Amino acid sequence: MTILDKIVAHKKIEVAARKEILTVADLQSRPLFDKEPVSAKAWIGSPTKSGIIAEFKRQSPSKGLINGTAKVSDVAEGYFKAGASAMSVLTDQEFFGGTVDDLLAARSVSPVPIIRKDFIVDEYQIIEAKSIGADFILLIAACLTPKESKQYAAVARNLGMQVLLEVHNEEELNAHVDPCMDLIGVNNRNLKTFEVSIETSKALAEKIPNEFVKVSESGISNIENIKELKTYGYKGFLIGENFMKTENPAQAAIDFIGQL
Ligand SMILES: O=P(O)(O)OC[C@@H](O)[C@@H](O)c1c[nH]c2ccccc12
Repeated sequence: MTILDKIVAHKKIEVAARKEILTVADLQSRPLFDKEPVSAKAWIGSPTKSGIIAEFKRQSPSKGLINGTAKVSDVAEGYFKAGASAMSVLTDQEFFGGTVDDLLAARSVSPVPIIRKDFIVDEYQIIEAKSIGADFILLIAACLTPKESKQYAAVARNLGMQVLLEVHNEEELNAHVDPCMDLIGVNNRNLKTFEVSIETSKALAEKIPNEFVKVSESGISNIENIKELKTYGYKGFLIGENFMKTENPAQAAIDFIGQL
């Protein structure tokens, strides 16, 4: 059993329990459910913006504890002021130490498009994402069937949210890509082995159809990475650890984006 299998198995149990506590109707009656989502595609694809998707991540299965003290609202405000094009908030508690309240806290201080970063295995989580003010969602090809990815993308689109499809190889890309998706993210980290290589993004770039905004995810730690990835057509750059491992993630983002 890979870590990804474990996460997905745990997630299904967790979602079943959440549904018992909070019905879909409860989610739909939350005030943020009616908020008009901001276009991630527009913010991340804009030539006048940084393209940086700055992530709030306390811990991860591959790195253990990354930052146990940073306050999400301070970081979210700082990422916005730093000029991030979007923010990613991990909402998985068991493996990443995040919560839906983290996303709510980020939402209350930041106008940038926010992605709910979680392992979506049920439509309920998409409605929940809308109810906490997320603008776009992550669908991970490695933990879904192509049918599920397409179905979930349609659910998100019907709610006005955009979709970032995460792939790690050409097979996943070809099987899962769908017109209801908006951005394609290439994860440089293999979620099964945790190996990280920017080469993954370079190799897959030309396979991604041009109507999608291309995003490179994970293991980005310097400006040279970004400059190089831009030459391959990448517009979005998802950065977590490089900011979160510092004592002041917001300042790290300001320093980094300032050099672009
Ligand atoms: O911390 P990094 O190496 O900058 O990576 C960020 C982001 O890409 C990573 O957190 C991530 C990419 N896809 C995911 C799926 C689930 C959880 C986390 C992720």
